[in-house]
This record gives sequence, C-alpha cells and structure tokens, in this order.
Amino acid sequence: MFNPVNIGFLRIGWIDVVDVVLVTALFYQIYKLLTGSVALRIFLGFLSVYLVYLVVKAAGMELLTMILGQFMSVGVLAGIILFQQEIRRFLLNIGKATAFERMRMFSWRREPPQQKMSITPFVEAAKSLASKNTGALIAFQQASDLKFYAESGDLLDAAVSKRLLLSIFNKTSPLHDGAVIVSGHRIKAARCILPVSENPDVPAALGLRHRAAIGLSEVTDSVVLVVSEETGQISIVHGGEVHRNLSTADLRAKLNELLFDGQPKTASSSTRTAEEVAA
Ligand SMILES: Nc1ncnc2c1ncn2[C@@H]1O[C@H](COP(=O)(O)OP(=O)(O)OP(=O)(O)O)[C@@H](O)[C@H]1O
Repeated sequence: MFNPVNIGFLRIGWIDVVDVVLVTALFYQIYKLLTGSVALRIFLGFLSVYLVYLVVKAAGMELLTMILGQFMSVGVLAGIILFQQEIRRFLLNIGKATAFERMRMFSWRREPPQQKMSITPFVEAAKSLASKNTGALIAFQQASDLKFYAESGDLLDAAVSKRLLLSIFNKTSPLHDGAVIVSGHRIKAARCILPVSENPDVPAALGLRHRAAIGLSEVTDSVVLVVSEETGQISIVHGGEVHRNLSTADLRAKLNELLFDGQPKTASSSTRTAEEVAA
C-alpha cells in the first residue's frame, strides 16, 4: 500500500492508521452506549481509580499501588458484570449488522418477517385508549428475543385485534397490568414485566410505564408503544429514545418506519392502510 512514514522516533505504517481508526470507532461506540446512563458515571469512576493507580505506581507508593492493583485486577470481571446491559446492546448492534441477522437465522422460531402485519389495530386501539386515559404498554419484538419477558406474564398467542387490545388494557381486566408482547403477528403474552430503565435523565414526568418501555428498548431492539394513563399521550420508544405526544398519524408513520425498516412517512400517510404503507 504505502510506505511507513517516520515522524521523529515514530514509525507509522498503514496498519497503525487502521488501528487508530478502529480504536476511535470503538471509543465512539462506547461513548454512545454509555451516554445518558448510570454506566457512564461508573465508567468515569473506574477511569479515575485507574488514573490514581498509574500516578501512585509512578510515584513508587507501594502499599497504595498494591491495594489499587488488587482492585484493578478484578476490574475486567467487575466491568463485565456492571456493564452487562451495555455489552448486550453493543453486541446486539453488531449482530444486527451481520449477514446472519439478515437471514434471520436466530430469530424466535424463525417467524415470518413483520412486513405483513397490519398496524391498524394497534393505532386504533391506542387512539381509543388514549381518549379514555387508559394506560397501555405494547412491545413489538424485532431481532431480540422477548421470550424471557413474555414468560413473566400470561401467555396468550392470540391473533391481533383492536377488540382484544382494548379488552386487555381495560382497567377492570385482570390482564391490564404490565406489558403486552407482540411477535410474529400474534399477541404472545400480556401482564409481562419489563426491565425498568435506570437512566437518571428520564424526565420525572414519565411514570413507571414509560420507564419500563425505555428499559426494554435499552437492552433489546424492540419498539414499544406507550399510552400514558395520566395524560393520555401516545409515545413510541426505541433504542432508549422516547418520541412523545404522537398523533395517530404520527404513530402510524413511526410504527411503519421502525417495524418495517422503511423511511419515515409523513403524517399524511395516515389515511393509507398499514399494508399500503408497508408495501
Ligand atoms: N416494570 C414494568 N413492566 C411492565 N409494566 C409496568 C412496569 N412498571 C410499571 N408498569 C405498568 O405501569 C403502571 C403503573 O405505572 P405508573 O403508575 O407510573 O403509571 P402512570 O403514573 O400512569 O405513568 P405513565 O404516564 O407512564 O402511564 C402499572 O400499573 C403497570 O401496568
């Protein structure tokens, strides 16, 4: 390719350039994963201890070096335990980009892709629930397996319909608490417990229902629909981001965009059927 360049005592070859680019990309990904989470503070704590360790080691303080050295030696293991959610997300992002994922070799029971699922029942149910200030939480499975969370609730495996969704989230229904999980065009389960986000930046105005939606979207690639019981607002949560106060047109467009991997649709597309929009 090109010959190594000498800068002072440094000899830089193309492998070094690739190395620096890859390390920069890796650090950028780590930064993106950690921003806005408590993990960033833990990471900065670790980094501070490591810097102190380097200083005391250089200064020849043996006792302190030994104590901090012991702490650092378990650092990798402690890091894996503390950052398990971030590591999962990182690997999930890599997995999503691989050819294996495109072939959907590892998806839950190799279900057909979601392109053909009609989102109209969800949009209409959300509209109806929002108008009555009835809370709802619906998680749409994508590549990440939600079986674990589905098993925390009551398994249904029922066909999707607006009537069923309204019955589930009706305040007098024994199934209304918790989340509904949708996978492979079916309502797999209701009353499911989702992981609650620990992100300190989540606005205080958002209740536990929203925190559970954010939490699931942080550890999986699911798309989560939330109807707030307090305000009747409809939100879509994905990748830790909350798209709040959506109109039914916006909701339809957002679901199409996130579930069917398409381009964002304008609000005017709301008059079309889900199949038309997905096609
Ligand atoms: N970890 C969780 N997994 C699934 N559902 C949850 C979880 N935590 C809370 N919920 C749902 O949220 C409901 C209570 O949340 P909360 O009282 O904070 O709602 P809210 O005040 O109406 O807020 P929001 O505006 O977010 O709806 C519960 O009844 C339950 O259905």
